[in-house]
Amino acid sequence: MLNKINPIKTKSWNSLAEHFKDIQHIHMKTLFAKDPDRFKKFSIRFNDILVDYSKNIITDETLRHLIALARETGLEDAIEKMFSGNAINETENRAVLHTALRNRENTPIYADGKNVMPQVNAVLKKMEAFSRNVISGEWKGFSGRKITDIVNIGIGGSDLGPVMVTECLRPYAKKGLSVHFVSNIDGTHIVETLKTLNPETTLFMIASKTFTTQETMTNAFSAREWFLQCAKDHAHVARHFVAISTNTEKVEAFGIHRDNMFVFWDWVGGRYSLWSAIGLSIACFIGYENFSELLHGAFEMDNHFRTAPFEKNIPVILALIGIWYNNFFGAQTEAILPYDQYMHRFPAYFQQGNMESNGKSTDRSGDKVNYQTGPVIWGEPGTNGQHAFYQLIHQGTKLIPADFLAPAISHNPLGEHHNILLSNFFAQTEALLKGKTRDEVLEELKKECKSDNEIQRLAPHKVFEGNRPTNSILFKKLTPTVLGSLIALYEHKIFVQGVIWNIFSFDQWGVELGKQLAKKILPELTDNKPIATHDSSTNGLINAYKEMR
Ligand SMILES: O=P(O)(O)OC[C@H]1O[C@H](O)[C@@H](O)[C@@H](O)[C@@H]1O
Repeated sequence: MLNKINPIKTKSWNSLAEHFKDIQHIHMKTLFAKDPDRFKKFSIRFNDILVDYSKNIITDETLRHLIALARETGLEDAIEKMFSGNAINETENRAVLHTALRNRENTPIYADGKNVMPQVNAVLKKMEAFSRNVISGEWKGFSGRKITDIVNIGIGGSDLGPVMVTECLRPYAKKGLSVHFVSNIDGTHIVETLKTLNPETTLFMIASKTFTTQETMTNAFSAREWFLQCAKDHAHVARHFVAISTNTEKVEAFGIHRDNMFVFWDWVGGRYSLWSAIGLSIACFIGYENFSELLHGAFEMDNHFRTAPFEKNIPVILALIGIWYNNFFGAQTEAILPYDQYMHRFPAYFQQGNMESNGKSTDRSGDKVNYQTGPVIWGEPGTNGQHAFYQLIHQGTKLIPADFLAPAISHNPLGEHHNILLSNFFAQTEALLKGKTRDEVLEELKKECKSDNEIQRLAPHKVFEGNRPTNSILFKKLTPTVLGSLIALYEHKIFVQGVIWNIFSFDQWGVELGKQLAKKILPELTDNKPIATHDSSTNGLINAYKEMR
């Protein structure tokens, strides 16, 4: 069990509130001018990753208070409890052991008194053999042809991880095999995906922890129908459908044989499951060796998180800085801005990772919180974002702390492209830090030979306050290992924040109500009779829908 400390009642929260009064009007430029060692002091190197957090509105004192807050709210204890299989997901009475899935040292880890590692290893072995057979062509479709296309059908945590990782690691793709992802219940998603595919060479992976999710099951049935229109014989389903789930009964009821089922366990949260059998599409796409490297990268970050002192602990530091802006500066959102086209789904992945984990307003004692919890997460790859929403980050009225991520080496070194990309990466955080003063603007306008009137009129619009916080995460190359470490870094950041905010980060009751109501509404849509059972807006909309269709 985790403790139930209200963070705002701690001594360190008080100290932070006092300290905030002093620091809120200090410009980061002053902090940099005062301390030539600021970058050295506020950056951490971890393997091939450099995390620079010096461009934040923080001082040594800020970090001291924040680290004290982590200690006072029992972070050390919580970390140990998570890694050692304590049932810290208390509302579902489950351990939280995604770290066991990548425990490459294979030390025993116990959940409910049972070492989970033998089952973890057995599933990994099965994934290894299966992915090898699919890639080599040994696994054949019903007509004897090699599989050319994998369609992963899943949603939320059973979709976003594999989508994000397969996109990030496209340079490692094995020849002759494509992956596709169908998640949306909108028929368009599956219809458009299947349009170009051949049932004889297509393998479906039905990925669902519960195997009851409406979207996934509906898509799975439609996929089976599409397949059988060509294959005719039900016996052929076995060569073209595998399941990834914790629910053996439901998988068998769907008609997938146990042999074609890859299991995982209730101690793996959906949004933390790409390391489990849910990663099967990843293993088939990039090969098991690369999948194993991904696990290794995460394992190394796990060790860092578990053992590094808080002062030099990357997930802890980034989490604390996030809390500083969220709870003291009143920032509502955080942007994740990867300067790497392959990472284009990385922000979307952590939208679920973060917002489903920490979008809670009830604390661990069951009381309503009286402070802010999880931020809104959003982002797009640079430089596209620069030409879309950066205007607001630079000159808007909102404070938007942003993480900038970039590789030093591109998988596609093409002319000057990468230097141009990285010049933008460096320039943006510099601009957000420095801004542009009125004097600098006046100087510039004078050089442009503008009239005095014109200069006075334009100057206020061209001033940038700067002092906008950023973290820069520069890594050598987007390899499976580096990606594994980066994902684990953000996972642990979310965990640290949840611990400090005194909330349960591993349940997701908030997604239930909409599902329940949709189930009630569905039968009401089958005929054309007007409905009067809801509020007037919902009735009005349903009735208009019935009229329009
Ligand atoms: O894997 P499943 O069981 O199909 O769930 C898919 C998704 O459903 C809900 O939206 C939530 O519970 C998510 O956390 C989960 O990832």
